[in-house]
Amino acid sequence: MRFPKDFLFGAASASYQVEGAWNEDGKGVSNWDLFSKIPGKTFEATNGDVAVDHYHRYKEDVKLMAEMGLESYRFSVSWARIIPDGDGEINPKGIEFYNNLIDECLHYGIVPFVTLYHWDLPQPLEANGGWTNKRTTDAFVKYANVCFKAFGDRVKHWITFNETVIFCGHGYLLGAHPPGILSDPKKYFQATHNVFTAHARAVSDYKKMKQFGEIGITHVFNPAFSIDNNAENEKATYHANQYSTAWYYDPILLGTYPEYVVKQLAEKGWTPEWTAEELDILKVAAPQNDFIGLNYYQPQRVAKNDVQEDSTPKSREQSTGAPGNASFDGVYKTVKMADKVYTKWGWEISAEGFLEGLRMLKVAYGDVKMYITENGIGDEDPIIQDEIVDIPRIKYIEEHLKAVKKGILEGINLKGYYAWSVIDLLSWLNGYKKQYGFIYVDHTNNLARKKKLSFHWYKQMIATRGEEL
Ligand SMILES: C[C@@]1(C(=O)O)OC[C@H]2O[C@@H](O)[C@H](O)[C@@H](O)[C@H]2O1
Repeated sequence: MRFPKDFLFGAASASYQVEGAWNEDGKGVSNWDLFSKIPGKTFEATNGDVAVDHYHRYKEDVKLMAEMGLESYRFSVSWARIIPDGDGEINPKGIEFYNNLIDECLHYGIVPFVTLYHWDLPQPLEANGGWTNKRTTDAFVKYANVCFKAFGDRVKHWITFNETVIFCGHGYLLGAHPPGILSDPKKYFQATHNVFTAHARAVSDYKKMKQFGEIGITHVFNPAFSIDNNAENEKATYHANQYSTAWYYDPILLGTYPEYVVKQLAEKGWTPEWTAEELDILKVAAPQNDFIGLNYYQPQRVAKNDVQEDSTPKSREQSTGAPGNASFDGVYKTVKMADKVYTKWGWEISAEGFLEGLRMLKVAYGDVKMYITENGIGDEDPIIQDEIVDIPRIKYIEEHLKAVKKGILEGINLKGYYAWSVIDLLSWLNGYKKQYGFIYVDHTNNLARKKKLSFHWYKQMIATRGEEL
């Protein structure tokens, strides 16, 4: 079977991780421009000042995407390029850059799929409480409207936020992302609520504009499975799915928060400051969402956390997504299992877990349209006789696309797949060592681009619409 003709084969990037030009053409300072320069926060003190210079080389990069036959390019807009101080004047040079990038994609018939927020917040807003401050919510809605008006004649696919659980969790619980706060659940839950209301207001504003595109949000998708059928571990797994999936997907798709979590937040004094008007906005916007974006890399294998150890990470490494940590509330822990397969960075490889999780989402949220907005393997790609022979990436994507195909055959409403990432780029906490791209970037040779083995494989796969999978 070939993938349906309206299924989009794409690949993704994010502004801070690819663009560079951190202080050019009127761009404001973002939280990551500062945070990445705090000693110890990033791998080998890497940062996005230059990244892979997509800002200056986007024409070359989009040409390579076209050569690959890429049908859609998911990229994010740097808020601080559009409104340098976050909620003040518009920067025309910022508008110009993204107009050029969008036009370059359309020149080759590549569908632009635009993320408004992929973690880089204008620093003045971060300095003023970031996502715990409702001023940021208002500022985001203004910024989103600026983008809809500037690009909405050509951009018909919008994602408001990328992985809220990561920038809020790492920002307010693990201290591994800006603003670097450790173990503050009250702030963490407040920040997530302010993001969800920002999303809901932007969705409603977008619909009122009648630009007749589609809008949604992208969440991490890492379904929790118990390590065995022990009742305590099953209970811990339910808890994990409530806090890492239901808390994120319910307010967006159902318009209400999961009762299980709301009750516990009240008991612990972590309930966000929310108003009836805000809760109503979530309800009104829920049916207006056109899709949900899923970033899947791995499931989580869960057991009851038997030791009330301090779950705050001692180092950066403990915030890079590998199993083996206790949850922030100490209730459960993720476990590495002997019979599973892991990447060099300790992430489980499980296409089975992916399909099992998709089935769970269909049961919980019905026929909602889904895009896989990120999926890929972070690896140190072998170079053999000057060729980048990234066979593990081919194998990983092949297995996961097979799972997507099976999901479609079972009636799961999957409409696109975006590999992470189109090109090797900066990994927030892993520098340039952890490669994800189809295109290699040579940091020893002026960031020269080179097609990997997977570039040719993905090209062939798209051309045949996955018939051989
Ligand atoms: C932590 C890490 C990684 O570097 O491995 O996970 C996979 C991927 O997720 C994306 O949302 C991030 O923007 C991107 O940088 C990657 O980040």
